[in-house]
Amino acid sequence: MSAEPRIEVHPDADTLAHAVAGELLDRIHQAQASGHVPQICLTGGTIAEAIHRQIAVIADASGVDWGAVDFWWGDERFVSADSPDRNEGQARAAFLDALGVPAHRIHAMPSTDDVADVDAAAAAFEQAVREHGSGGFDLLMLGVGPDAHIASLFPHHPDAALTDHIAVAVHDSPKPPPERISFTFEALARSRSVWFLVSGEGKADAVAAALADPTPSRVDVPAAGVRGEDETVWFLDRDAASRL
Ligand SMILES: O=C1O[C@H](COP(=O)(O)O)[C@@H](O)[C@H](O)[C@H]1O
Repeated sequence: MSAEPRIEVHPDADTLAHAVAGELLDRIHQAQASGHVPQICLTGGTIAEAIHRQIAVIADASGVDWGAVDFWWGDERFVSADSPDRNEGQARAAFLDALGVPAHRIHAMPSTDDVADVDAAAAAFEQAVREHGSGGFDLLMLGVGPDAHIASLFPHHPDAALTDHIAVAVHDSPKPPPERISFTFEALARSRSVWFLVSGEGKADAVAAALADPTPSRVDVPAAGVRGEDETVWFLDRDAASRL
């Protein structure tokens, strides 16, 4: 079962970031109140960074227990741990470190400091997910590229086609850096809520393609290839929604 997309349009990127950050903290708080440790999958990218900064601003008033939420990423760039390209580093700098999220709650994908090559890194990460218990994500957030890629699953890229795996090593990524690790389509689809986060006119064609009827193939338009089990929401600013 997968939920039909719902579209929420905000006037601009700042308003979008504010709304998504508030809604995310509400969801985490609600899950914790019901005795559950929420599994939250973060994304990299420009609007994600704005959301992460906003989380730090409103965190104190949220009632969230930052020791009782697990954080993951949909993809990671296979570079050194201190590279500014790391999605993990971006989220740490924006909110995770300042809020004191304990190390055992941060499930970063390996860096080149941890594992020699990207294939071994993806395999090691997949094993780590299995050991944690892969019950899926409560909430998966996905940025979308101008080419409609999500995580590191790019249109017509052979590595995006991998099935029967949780994680895939991506070689020759069309967007630098060239080596990446990504959750597969199958693993991303094991999410109760999926939120797409998109801002800017440069993404308007990708948004329109992903939401076209009939739904395009995920090979052509990866952003059309994932829906939540309970909820699929496209959080857009007006520019990103301009070709719907
Ligand atoms: O490379 C990536 O790109 C996308 C979108 O990034 P943006 O800068 O165009 O907003 C991101 O969602 C993904 O996690 C990341 O690795």
